[in-house]
Amino acid sequence: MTIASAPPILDFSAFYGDDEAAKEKLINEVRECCLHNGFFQITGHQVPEELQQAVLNNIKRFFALPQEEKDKILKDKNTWNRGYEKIGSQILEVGTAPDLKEGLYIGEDISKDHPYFVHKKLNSGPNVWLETMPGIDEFKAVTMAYYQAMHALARDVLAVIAQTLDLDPSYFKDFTTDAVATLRCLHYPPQPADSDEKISRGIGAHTDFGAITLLMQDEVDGLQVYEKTTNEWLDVAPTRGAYVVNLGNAFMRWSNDRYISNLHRVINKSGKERYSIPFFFSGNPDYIIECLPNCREQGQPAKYPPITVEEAVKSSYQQSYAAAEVFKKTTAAPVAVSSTAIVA
Ligand SMILES: O=C(O)CCC(=O)C(=O)O
Ligand SMILES: [Fe+2]
Repeated sequence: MTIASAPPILDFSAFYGDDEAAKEKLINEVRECCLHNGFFQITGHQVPEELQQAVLNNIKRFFALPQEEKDKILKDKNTWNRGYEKIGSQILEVGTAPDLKEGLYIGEDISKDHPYFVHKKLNSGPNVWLETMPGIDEFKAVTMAYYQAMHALARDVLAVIAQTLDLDPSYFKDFTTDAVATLRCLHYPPQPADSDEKISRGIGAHTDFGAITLLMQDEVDGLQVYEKTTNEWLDVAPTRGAYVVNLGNAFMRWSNDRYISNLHRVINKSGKERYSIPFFFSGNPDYIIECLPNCREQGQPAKYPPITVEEAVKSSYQQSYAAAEVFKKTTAAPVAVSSTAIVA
């Protein structure tokens, strides 16, 4: 595995088998990636390819609807991160134009009498569906089946990450119980051929906020990961069926900055429509994260005080929001900014 290369593709099937040497190899590879830039890719997981394709087909149908239909479920009509976000709603990189992407946010369907909703826990509330969309029942069934499959995969990936720190595979059990997570379905139209590459972004350079992200890309490239050793942006070419896995800011803090939450961005220069579906796993909002075992030398203090998952993720939101505010005050944005909600 060379260092300055796009995230390696690891065969995750070893996790489900009983070949101890293969398991050990997987754990070692994942550890190396977590230490380097917190990015790797996996094949050999247990998410059925038919389910992956079904969810992609369904979100393509959604994004193909007329703008005024999609606008009926705008995300800024609620405070719990559900619904549709128009093109140009986010700026994730200071000094760039608003992101050329539209999104649909789906999560656990939390009723209004659930304690998470009553206590306004992180991103918790009912899903917002476009009930008039043709085939909406299939759309709901497929996206929610996929959402649950992503929770299961997140738990499995965390079991491997636990072992990279010489912890029991079940170490993250309480953290993953009653966890909050968001499925963000994304569509990036092709960037205009004459767009200024210095400021035009599908999604500006950012790090993710939660614990881990599991990203499925369709067939069109555009995702790039920053490589600090060579100061380059490396393309992450889509591999059919694979997941790009990356650690978020909350995990980096939890690991005392031993494991990395790394910059990445999307620029869609392919001339084609690009679709991707990241799943952001935050964890149980009340779980307290404090320096994980084996993440500091003996006698070395923890860099950060204990904090809940909810506080950790919200502090990333606030920093990102502040960055977007600075941009809007100092630049005449070429695309109207309709929402200031920042979610990554
Ligand atoms: O679309 C992609 O490939 C990346 C999306 C991403 O980084 C994000 O939504 O945080
Ligand atoms: Fe991201």
